[in-house]
Amino acid sequence: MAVKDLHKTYKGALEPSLRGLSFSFQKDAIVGLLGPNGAGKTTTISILCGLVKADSGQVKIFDMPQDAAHREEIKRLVGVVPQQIALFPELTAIENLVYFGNLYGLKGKGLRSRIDEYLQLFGLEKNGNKEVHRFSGGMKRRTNIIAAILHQPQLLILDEPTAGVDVQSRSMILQFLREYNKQGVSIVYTSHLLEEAQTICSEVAIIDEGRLIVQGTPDALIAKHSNCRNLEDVFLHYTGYAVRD
Ligand SMILES: Nc1ncnc2c1ncn2[C@@H]1O[C@H](COP(=O)(O)OP(=O)(O)OP(=O)(O)O)[C@@H](O)[C@H]1O
Repeated sequence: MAVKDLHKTYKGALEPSLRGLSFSFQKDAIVGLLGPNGAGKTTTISILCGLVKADSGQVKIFDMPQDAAHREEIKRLVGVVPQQIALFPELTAIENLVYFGNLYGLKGKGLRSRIDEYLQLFGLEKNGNKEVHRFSGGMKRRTNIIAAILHQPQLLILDEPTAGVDVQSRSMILQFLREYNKQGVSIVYTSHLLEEAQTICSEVAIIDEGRLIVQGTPDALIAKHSNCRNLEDVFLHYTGYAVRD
């Protein structure tokens, strides 16, 4: 996956959100897209997913440009877990997942058995027939992830998948991401939890004010600075201590 010289200014905004952002990652990586509030992480992810159009620049996913000729292939290969829970609260978990499976052309017994398998994997097997509005934050987050992987993507993009969930759900989600990556699925995710990113990511990109600041493996970035003991130190080294709007 590669982005090159991405620029984006939202309609009516005074400042650009992306100012020439470029980075590229190897297939099979677990990539952490890190940055302070307002750095441009969600904008970048939204462009990668095709939800937001960049003003200029290029995006390549599995070496394919994001054009009309490759749209369907990219949709098949990519799964997206948005920051906001994107489920129908009045529907049960199974009804939600059938709906999302249908969007990817999955149907019938095959879809139901895949839903059952994932409900089991995510510890939700007893709650499949419960309406989602009765779920805890962690249960909603786990269901949201299942909705994004039913079609078995090769690249999974997640925007703060572990934000606002308890330690148990977080641990389960991280364990799942590790295992899923071992099966050959590339993962790109955003987080403000740098300790978590340090343990799970094979590579990180720190962005700020819409530009790439630095990219590398957590170990290499830490080793590069004698005053940095961990990824949080590296992050503060590059982005400073000033609070952001
Ligand atoms: N729809 C929008 N319209 C106008 N400005 C926007 C819009 N979405 C984001 N922005 C602005 O673009 C900049 C980057 O926002 P973005 O959400 O991409 O950052 P982020 O790194 O994901 O931040 P956070 O960590 O707070 O989620 C911010 O200044 C934000 O206010």
